[in-house]
Amino acid sequence: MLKVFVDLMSQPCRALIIFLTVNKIPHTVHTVALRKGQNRTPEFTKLNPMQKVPVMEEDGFVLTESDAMLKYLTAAYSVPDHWYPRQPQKRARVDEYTAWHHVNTRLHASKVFITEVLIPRMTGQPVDDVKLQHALRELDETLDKLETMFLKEKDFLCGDDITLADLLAVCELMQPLGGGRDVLVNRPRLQEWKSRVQSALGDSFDHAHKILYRLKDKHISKL
Ligand SMILES: N[C@@H](CCC(=O)N[C@@H](CS)C(=O)NCC(=O)O)C(=O)O
Repeated sequence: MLKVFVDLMSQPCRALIIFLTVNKIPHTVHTVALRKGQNRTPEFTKLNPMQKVPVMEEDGFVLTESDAMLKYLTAAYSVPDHWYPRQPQKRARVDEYTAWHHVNTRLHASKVFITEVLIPRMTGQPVDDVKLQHALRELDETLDKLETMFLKEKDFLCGDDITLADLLAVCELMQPLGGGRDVLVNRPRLQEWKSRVQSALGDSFDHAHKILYRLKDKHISKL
């Protein structure tokens, strides 16, 4: 049986859980609470010396990168081709995005969340506005590129149907919502894209984001 080790506050963990749910792939969920340091226990460190989630394990085969896990699952299980098309050029488009994703969408949306939510919570200090404005500018450049280089006039980032690229991207762009910030507020084309992604994912989307919605409500009630 496939086992996944996740914390749903983590963007790539949500992408993995949504993918498994939508594609009805049997799995067991093992929660690793990052806020309690459960990723630094000796047992977990043995599984993933990088002490990060998600981790996937199947019959002794361990994988530690969400991108690799999602691609593995499309090969190991029978899932619709649109997620990671076999046609070489279509597949290369998804690979093009996923290679770019980690140092652009993920890096910049995470920085906004870390600056606005995590650091103030951990240190008790107010938000550093200079750092936040800088992070928002960097994210804005990434959103420009998402629109002009990937989405263009299409329905999804890599074509006419949802792929792993859309799934990874949407989970990252949701993260700043934990601090009450909708990063797509002035981006109608990306908002429409997000709605299409959300309807393609069905209930699994809101289900995986429940913990983030709770954090957002807590954040807003403190203002
Ligand atoms: N590139 C990895 C990123 C994994 C990652 O950075 N996970 C974060 C949560 S989103 C984590 O476990 N952080 C714990 C830590 O660094 O202590 C992936 O996509 O799977």
